[in-house]
Amino acid sequence: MSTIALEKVAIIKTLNNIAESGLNVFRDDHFTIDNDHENPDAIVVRSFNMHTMEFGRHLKAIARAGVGVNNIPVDKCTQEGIAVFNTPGANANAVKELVLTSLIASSRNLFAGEAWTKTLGKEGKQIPKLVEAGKKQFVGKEIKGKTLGVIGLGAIGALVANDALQLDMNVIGFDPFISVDTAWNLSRNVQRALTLDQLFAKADYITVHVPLTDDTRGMFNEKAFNIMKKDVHILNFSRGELVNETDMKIALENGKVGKYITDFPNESVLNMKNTITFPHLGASTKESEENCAIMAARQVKEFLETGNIKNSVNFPNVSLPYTGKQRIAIFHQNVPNMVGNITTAISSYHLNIADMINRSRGDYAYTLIDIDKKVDSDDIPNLKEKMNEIPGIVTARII
Ligand SMILES: NC(=O)c1ccc[n+]([C@@H]2O[C@H](COP(=O)([O-])OP(=O)(O)OC[C@H]3O[C@@H](n4cnc5c(N)ncnc54)[C@H](O)[C@@H]3O)[C@@H](O)[C@H]2O)c1
Ligand SMILES: O=C(O)[C@H](O)COP(=O)(O)O
Repeated sequence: MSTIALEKVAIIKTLNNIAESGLNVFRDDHFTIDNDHENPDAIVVRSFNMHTMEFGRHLKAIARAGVGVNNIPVDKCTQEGIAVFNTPGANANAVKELVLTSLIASSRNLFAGEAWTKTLGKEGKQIPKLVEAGKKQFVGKEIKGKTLGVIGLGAIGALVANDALQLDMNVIGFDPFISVDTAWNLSRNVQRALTLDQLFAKADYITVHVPLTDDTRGMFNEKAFNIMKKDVHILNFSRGELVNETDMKIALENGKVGKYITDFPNESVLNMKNTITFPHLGASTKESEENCAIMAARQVKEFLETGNIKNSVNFPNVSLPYTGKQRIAIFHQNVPNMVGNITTAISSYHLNIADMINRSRGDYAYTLIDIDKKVDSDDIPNLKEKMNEIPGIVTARII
């Protein structure tokens, strides 16, 4: 971690409850946490919907203490030169534990059984007799020997797949974009589905762990339900919009889907039969909230202090050891001659470049340039202005 001084105290704003251990990362002379500030340098957020928010002109970074960034207008951030971070894997164990709990509990009708038992409270000495007579309503199914389909084998999906094997399930996974790291962690006993339809056709239980994107929205629809086995259980701890709710309602009514277990209730879902709903509890453990908050805060701190980038969803990852002298961090379009134009501007101030790194991501690129001495403080505003005048530069910071 860096220990350098920022030019001025950076303002951090939070839009959701962020674990104290994460906020503590900012408790030094370089940062102030101010949740009422209109012009923060960085925002730390969980699920708050930022799509209609106006961003202040000082905003440089948004850190999602969690994984899904569908609540953040990432394209707009990129165009405005705002780095968006998330915390891959930091809440994966919490979600995995809830998925496996729900898989077993719903298969054994535990939630319905528990709710029914509570209705017997006034039956006095009759309760044991009523329990024995009533339990036949809640006969369940064992998961042993059944097939679990896991869609998305990232941080959560891979953990679920591996542990389901330990519960004696057959596991089939589908992920056309699986990362090398995850592939290494995945048990070789997870069968590979080459298409989503193969998985749909084979699974007795399906759990989905993909981000919400234009490609995944509504992936559970009439066509998919038609391929699935009758009485399939579907677990959705990813995002509600992955499911076409009109089609799900019909599939639940005609018994094609036996149960729909979801972390994303809304009016429509709460009025469907055979649903089990939770109030978005997947990442809500002390451990996960701390992991996410600390990781998000450290990434933002590092970015503001040194310009280095780790786990951004829109900027390239870049790391250059900070020398403690002067650094210029530039986010720009990924077009020819940008680096040439930038270095020409720097040399017009008779500054010598000690080190530099340039990385691109799609239409944009990020360049860090280290100067071999401190830039004269009178020159800094002019140098910054000169940088920002170069066509194609989105933002330039002198750190
Ligand atoms: N309920 C909760 O509280 C909670 C908590 C954490 C994450 N989530 C949700 O779960 C999602 C997954 O989280 P994660 O940590 O595993 O993310 P991750 O990025 O580690 O994994 C996502 C995986 O999905 C795969 N994928 C992308 N598009 C796909 C497609 N069309 N078909 C199949 N696979 C596809 C990717 O290749 C990747 O391996 C998040 O995006 C978020 O929406 C919910
Ligand atoms: O994408 C995520 O990380 C989860 O949905 C968790 O969301 P939360 O931080 O609002 O609990």
